[in-house]
Amino acid sequence: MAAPLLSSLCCRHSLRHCSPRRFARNDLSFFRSLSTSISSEKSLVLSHVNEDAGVAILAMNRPPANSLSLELNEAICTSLKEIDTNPKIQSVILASTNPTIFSAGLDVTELISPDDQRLPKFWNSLQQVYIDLYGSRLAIIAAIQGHAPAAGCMLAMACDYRIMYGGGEGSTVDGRKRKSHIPTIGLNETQLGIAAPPWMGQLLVRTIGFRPAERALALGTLFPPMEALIEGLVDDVITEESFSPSADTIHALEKLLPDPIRNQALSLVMQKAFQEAELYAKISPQARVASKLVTRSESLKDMIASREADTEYFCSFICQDTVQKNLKKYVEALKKKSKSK
Ligand SMILES: CCCCCCCCCC/C=C/CC(=O)SCCNC(=O)CCNC(=O)[C@H](O)C(C)(C)COP(=O)(O)OP(=O)(O)OC[C@H]1O[C@@H](n2cnc3c(N)ncnc32)[C@H](O)[C@@H]1OP(=O)(O)O
Repeated sequence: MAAPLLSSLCCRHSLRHCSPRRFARNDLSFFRSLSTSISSEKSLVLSHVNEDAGVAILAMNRPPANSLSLELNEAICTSLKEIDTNPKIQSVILASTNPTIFSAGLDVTELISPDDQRLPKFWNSLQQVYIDLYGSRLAIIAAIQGHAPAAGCMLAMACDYRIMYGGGEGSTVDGRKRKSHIPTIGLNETQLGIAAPPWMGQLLVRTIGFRPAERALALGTLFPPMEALIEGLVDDVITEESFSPSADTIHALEKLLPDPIRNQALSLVMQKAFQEAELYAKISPQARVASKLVTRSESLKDMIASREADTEYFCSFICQDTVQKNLKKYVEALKKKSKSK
C-alpha cells in the first residue's frame, strides 16, 4: 500500500486546479452546492465534495468520541481515496461531526484483551491513515472544534494546516448560549502509562521542534488552544464569542444540510477552514505537491520501512500483562468519569 502512496505524492501533478471563489463569513453557498456525497462504512465518515471550489469535507462521525477503531480508520482511508480520485478536488477539510471532540485518539477498547488477528490489522489501519493523510496530494485542513488527544492529535499533525476552536461561549444553532468548552490537543500517551509510537513522536518533533516536543512527549502535555498556537502545534485559533446565526440562516440550513454537518456550517472554525482550503486550492497543484514532497517524503519512507517492525512491537507491547492491567484501569476511569457527569 505504501508505494502507491509515495508515487501519488510524486506523480499526480497534472491535476488542473480550480477556480477560486470569494469567501464570506456567512457564505453558505459552499455547503448548499455540495453536490456529491460519499458516505462509507455505515457513515462512520461523512464526505461531501464541491467541485466548483475544489474543496471536499471529510467529517469523522463515530459517536461518542470519534475514537479510532479499525472500521473508522478504514472508512477515513476509503473516503480520502474516493476524494483523491476526483481531479477537480485540491483541498480537503478534515472535521468531526462532534462539536466538542475532534477525535479521542485510538479506541482504547480495541487494546483490551485484543483478538490476535484483529490487533495487527487495527494497528496497520492506523498507520495507513497516517500515511494517507501525511502523503496525500491533497491539501488537508484540520478543523479542530474539539479535543484532539493522542492519535487525535496525530490526525491533525498529518494535515497541512490546523485551525483550532479557541473556546468561549458560542451560540448553538437554536440560538441558546452554549456551555463554555475549551478543547485541548497533544500527545498525552505517557499519562496513560504508554509511550507514543516512534513515528507519532517524530511527527510532533517535526511539527513543533525538538526541545518542545521532547518535553511535551515526556509530560504527555495536552495544550489548550492559545498554548498550542504559541508552540506551533496549530496554525490558527478561532473564537466564536461574537457569532450568532440569524433565524433565517438556521431555517435555511435545516432544509439544506444533513444533521451532522449542520452545526459545522455555522461554525467559524469551519468557515475559516474553508477559506484556507480555497487558498491552498489556488496554488498550482504541481508546485504544491512538489513542496510537500520536499518536507515529507523522507520521513514517510522511514515510517513505511519500519512499518512491520512497528506493528510487531505494538502488538507484543499491548499484550503484556502490566499494559493490559493499566489499560483496563484507564478505561474504567474514563467510563466512571463519563457516568458521573
Ligand atoms: C519505543 C516505544 C514504542 C512504544 C510503542 C507503544 C505502542 C503503544 C502506542 C499506543 C498509542 C496510543 C495512541 C492513542 O491514541 S491512545 C488513546 C488516547 N486517548 C485518550 O487518552 C483520550 C481519552 N478520552 C478523553 O480524555 C476524553 O474522552 C476527551 C476526548 C477529552 C473528551 O472528554 P469528554 O468529557 O467530552 O467525553 P467523555 O470523557 O465523557 O467521553 C465520552 C465517551 O467516549 C468514550 N471515550 C472517550 N475516549 C475514548 C477512547 N479513546 N476510546 C474509547 N472510548 C472513548 C468515553 O468512555 C465515553 O463513553 P461512555 O459515555 O460510553 O462511557
